[in-house]
Amino acid sequence: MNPVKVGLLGLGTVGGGTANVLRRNAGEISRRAGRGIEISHAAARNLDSTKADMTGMKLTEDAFEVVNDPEVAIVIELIGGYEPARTLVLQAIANGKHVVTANKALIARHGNEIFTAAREHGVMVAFEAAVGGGIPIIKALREGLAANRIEWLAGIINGTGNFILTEMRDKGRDFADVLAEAQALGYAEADPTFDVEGIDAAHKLTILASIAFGIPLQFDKVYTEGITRITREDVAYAGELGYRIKHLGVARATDEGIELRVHPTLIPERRLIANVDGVMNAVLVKGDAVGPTLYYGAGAGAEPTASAVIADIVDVVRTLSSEPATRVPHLAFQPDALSDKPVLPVEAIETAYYLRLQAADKPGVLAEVTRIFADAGISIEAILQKEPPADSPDATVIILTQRVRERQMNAAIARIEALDTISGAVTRIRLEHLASN
Ligand SMILES: NC(=O)c1ccc[n+]([C@@H]2O[C@H](COP(=O)([O-])OP(=O)(O)OC[C@H]3O[C@@H](n4cnc5c(N)ncnc54)[C@H](O)[C@@H]3O)[C@@H](O)[C@H]2O)c1
Ligand SMILES: N[C@@H](CCO)C(=O)O
Ligand code: NA
Repeated sequence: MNPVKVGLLGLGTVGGGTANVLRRNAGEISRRAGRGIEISHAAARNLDSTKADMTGMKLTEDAFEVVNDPEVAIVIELIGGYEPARTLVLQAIANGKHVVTANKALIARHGNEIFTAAREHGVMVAFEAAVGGGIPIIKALREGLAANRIEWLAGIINGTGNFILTEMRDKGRDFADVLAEAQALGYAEADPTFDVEGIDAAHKLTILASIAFGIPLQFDKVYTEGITRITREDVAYAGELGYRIKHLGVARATDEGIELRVHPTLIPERRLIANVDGVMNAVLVKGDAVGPTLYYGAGAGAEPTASAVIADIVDVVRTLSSEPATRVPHLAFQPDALSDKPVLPVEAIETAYYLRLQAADKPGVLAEVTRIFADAGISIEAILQKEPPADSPDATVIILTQRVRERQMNAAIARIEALDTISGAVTRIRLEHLASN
């Protein structure tokens, strides 16, 4: 049989990695797919500066030429961003082509529209590389866990952010320095604020939550907090108490709705996921039947991401002749069976907390603070008090609480901040035990 002709949009980190791995492992890949796979047409800006091996490809700087090429059966979108990626993908679908993309921003924001168009035209849109890089997390969640009611999932799903937090903790390096290195390694988004402000993780969480709970993609409802305000002090205090600070995406189904949140989080250091370092990602998924499962691997980088892109190409090639209605649905659940369970506002989430406050070094101050918690029905798990340094009248007090509604915690913090004996704002970092129940 003739090889399947593939059109590649973007020859950067992931596009270059995809071209290289497809060429290097052509034999193994075609033995799996049942056919050869050939990148026949590729588009990129500034072709002269592209480092990928482009031998045998027709090249253009106009991505629409690839999308409109009648020979191309599958379009691989590796440009990134919302536009022109959205228009290109919709045009490819309208032309009857299948699409593989690594673009989580595109799927999180425009996936509902894209999947509807794909169904109308009987084509597949595959996006394994969009979440967790090379980890086959979409496949695992969508197919491997199909028997389960998913209770919650929690993931380290941004490689750049995890690389920064790890280097800051282990080597005491500066934030800006480590970010520059992550950019040089090709991990970071075109706009790196997407990585450090949690937007990239929120895109990925949106996708995971839809597949886990069978809800429409709702990126604008994700509560999102980045890592830019994490201090070395908090990392050290968390360590003294037996915790690591990780940037987590958390999705949890409760009786009232779905929690969708991205924020720095203390995790007990004995948990496997607390020890996922550098550019590695991990997603912990709790199903009611299977219990907790953990998926781990490189979350970014040229070849790990290419691994997922090519797995999607192989999947598409294998099902080219299948009936569209018998394929695995894009978001795991049949499109007419999605749930309208609401995404909860952040005030309604429930979590434990790490709090750091600056308290006057006088008798009775801690009693005032603990009284406020008692009044609010908030249980304290641990207290750590640090003597004031020579140049400060204030002692640092760290408090770990048990789980409580965010709304109740906001009210308690407001009362604490109003005390004369407390200076400045209370620092709050959420804490998850991620125990198996
Ligand atoms: N880098 C990673 O580790 C990684 C991992 C997972 C997913 N992703 C996603 O993969 C996608 C690509 O990321 P990347 O890191 O390879 O980006 P990159 O910046 O390295 O490459 C982008 C490529 O797209 C080309 N391009 C940009 N605009 C274009 C246009 N209008 N027409 C034609 N070509 C155009 C550029 O010339 C370049 O070749 C993004 O959606 C990103 O979020 C990246
Ligand atoms: N910028 C992303 C790329 C992988 O999606 C990250 O650092 O995780
Ligand atoms: Na993946």
